[in-house]
Amino acid sequence: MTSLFERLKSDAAADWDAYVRHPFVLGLGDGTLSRPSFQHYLVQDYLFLIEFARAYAIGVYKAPNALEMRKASAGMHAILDETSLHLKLCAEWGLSQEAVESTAEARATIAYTRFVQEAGLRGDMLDLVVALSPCVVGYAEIGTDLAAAGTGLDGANPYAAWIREYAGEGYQGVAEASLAQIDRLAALYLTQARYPRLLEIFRQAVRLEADFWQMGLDLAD
Ligand SMILES: Cc1ncc(C[n+]2csc(CCO)c2C)c(N)n1
Repeated sequence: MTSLFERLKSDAAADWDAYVRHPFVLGLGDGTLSRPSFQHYLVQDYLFLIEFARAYAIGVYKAPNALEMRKASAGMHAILDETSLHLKLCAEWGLSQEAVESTAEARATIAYTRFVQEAGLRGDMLDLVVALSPCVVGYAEIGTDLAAAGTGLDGANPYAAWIREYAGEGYQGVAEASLAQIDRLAALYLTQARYPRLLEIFRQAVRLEADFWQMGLDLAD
């Protein structure tokens, strides 16, 4: 049987492609993305991750059993740990933790994170993990694609470390665990009647991911 994620991705194929093949992503892949765009993205991504960790905390609350509660809690901690990578890079550019934390959230950051949190607050844990999935699984797909593309891991590409991080075994394992989590929750909660609403949550989250790349490209606030 096709997994719920594969079904959602195939039913939102045009939006998914616009996200994973966004000009920002192509610029990471061939190294042509401007440094200010990447820096603007990374500072906003730090703010994004803090709110994303909060979305996992909603998952801890909404978990239907102790296994899912532990997994959501581990996810929250993993995201908080991921932020130290961002802070390290920002520090190399002369931006302190205080400077990053006092940066205002861009509208694209607010829109995406609050959308995901609200999907979890309003619904159950299946709604929440569907809203989270474009982020977690999409970055694994992007990492793999860019690493395979030739210029991605080239020593001359300034973004090779970023690509290596998401193409690496560690992160690929995180994405696989997330697919398994969606399938466990689908087994508990999915009905045919719920599918259209889940697809709508998924599609909007994918579009908000693409907007997040665009915010980086445009240096939008
Ligand atoms: C806009 C945006 N979307 C997705 C990710 C990737 N990401 C977010 S949480 C998470 C799980 C880590 O445990 C991963 C990989 C990001 N950093 N920024």
